Amino acid sequence: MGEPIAVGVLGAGYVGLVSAACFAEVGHRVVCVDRDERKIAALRRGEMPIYEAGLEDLVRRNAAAGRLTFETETAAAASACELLFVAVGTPSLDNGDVDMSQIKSAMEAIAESSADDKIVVIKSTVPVGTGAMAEALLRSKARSGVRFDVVSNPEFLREGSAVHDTFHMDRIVIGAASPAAGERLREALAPFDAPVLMTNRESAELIKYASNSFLATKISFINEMANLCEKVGADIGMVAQGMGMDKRIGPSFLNAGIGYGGFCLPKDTRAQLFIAENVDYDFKIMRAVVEVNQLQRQRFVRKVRAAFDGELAGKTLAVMGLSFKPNTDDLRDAPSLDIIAMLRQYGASIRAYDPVSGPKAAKLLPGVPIADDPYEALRDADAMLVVTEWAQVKTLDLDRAKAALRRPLVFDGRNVFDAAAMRAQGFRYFGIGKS
Ligand SMILES: NC(=O)c1ccc[n+]([C@@H]2O[C@H](COP(=O)([O-])OP(=O)(O)OC[C@H]3O[C@@H](n4cnc5c(N)ncnc54)[C@H](O)[C@@H]3O)[C@@H](O)[C@H]2O)c1
Ligand SMILES: O=c1ccn([C@@H]2O[C@H](COP(=O)(O)OP(=O)(O)O[C@H]3O[C@H](CO)[C@@H](O)[C@H](O)[C@H]3O)[C@@H](O)[C@H]2O)c(=O)[nH]1
Repeated sequence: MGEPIAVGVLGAGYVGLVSAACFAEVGHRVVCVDRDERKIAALRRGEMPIYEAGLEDLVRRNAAAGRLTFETETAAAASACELLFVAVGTPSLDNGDVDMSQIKSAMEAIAESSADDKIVVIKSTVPVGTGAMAEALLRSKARSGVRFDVVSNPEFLREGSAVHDTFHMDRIVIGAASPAAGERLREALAPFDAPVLMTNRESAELIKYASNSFLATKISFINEMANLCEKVGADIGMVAQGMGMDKRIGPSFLNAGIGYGGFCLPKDTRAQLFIAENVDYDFKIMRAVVEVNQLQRQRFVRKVRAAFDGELAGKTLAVMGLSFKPNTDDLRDAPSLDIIAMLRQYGASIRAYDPVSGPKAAKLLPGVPIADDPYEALRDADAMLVVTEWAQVKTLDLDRAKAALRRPLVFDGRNVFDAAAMRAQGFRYFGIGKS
């Protein structure tokens, strides 16, 4: 381990909080700031605002050791820290552009409260040019004699395995205009022992969008292949397996289903399109990727309707899993929300099950009973719809599930069950990309 460094982290969300806890774990002295006072008060009590495996233990242990503190004012980090990581949100605006207001307010607070030189590291996902823009803003507002360098260090962690991902990064990307600032960041991240790519700020910023756009492309591609499989008598599981055995293709991110959701892939693909449009480039593949993803949710609903001869009024459907993927409570752009809204529009009553996101989901889904016992959600339902592949759903006792349901009808949006086995067990079963 190198020497401990004083680092500030602005934003205590999925990225900021996980990064702050992991920086403290490798020995740095960390001040984590969020403008949300309730979040900070909860963190000071040792309560996690998000569900992420291993996080609570890491936060409590490092807070108790005095290496991790929580503050509401940027000044607390600016006065104590040499490196300031910015991990605030960059949500989508209605037109697909990136809402930069949190980034701007973070930069203004840094400029106002810094009395000595700072390296400002942008971890948030931001459009190309943001690093240069932020540096110009900081320098224009700096107190006299204070120098700011802005470095891009995009984050690649996945929700649900964020702590694990941080300690097992595939790569660290550092985009710096100042070599000295880039080197200092490399030293701070050395304990994570990952390959480092040093580049310019613009390339680093684009690497993040390019990576998420490519992952989204893989998903939309395999979903279109699945749709084709259904028409020609092929099985997408076998097709994906056969493709993935080619090392040039690889097996990951070839799970067909109801499309991608979450805080990142949907907004980053939309932003990628917006970035291209701004420079008059027609990014045809990305347009198709985004469209296919939306259609995939609609196709699933169409499949359910067709099985009921188009008549969902008076039917009760049990939706298994609400978060956008397993092992997280995050419901941002979760396919479940869209799918439930469409099914309700067609007159269906919905019951749902999710092992962790129930309390958050209840606020977004008024009128939908949410059970924390899967069999309770299935009781007397006309069909089971698998929307998120939680382990608790994959390992359901199928005899019990069948007994609970009014009809043994299953729509498996994540292909968690084996079609032949389900049929042998007496279910009428519909997967994705199965003939
Ligand atoms: N969630 C992920 O898996 C993930 C992974 C990689 C990159 N990213 C990117 O990282 C960024 C953060 O994502 P997130 O999911 O952690 O967001 P989030 O919404 O969970 O957290 C952002 C936090 O920043 C706080 N905040 C906003 N303005 C602030 C300010 N001026 N000072 C201090 N705190 C402030 C908010 O209160 C919020 O708690 C986004 O750009 C996102 O695209 C996210
Ligand atoms: O084969 C697959 C893989 C994923 N998904 C779906 O794609 C979405 C996103 O999944 P995943 O990428 O695992 O989750 P995120 O936590 O959103 O992580 C992505 O977005 C982050 C934020 O930018 C990046 O840091 C990560 O590298 C990138 O994987 C989820 O709805 C999944 O169900 C599929 O449908 N099929």
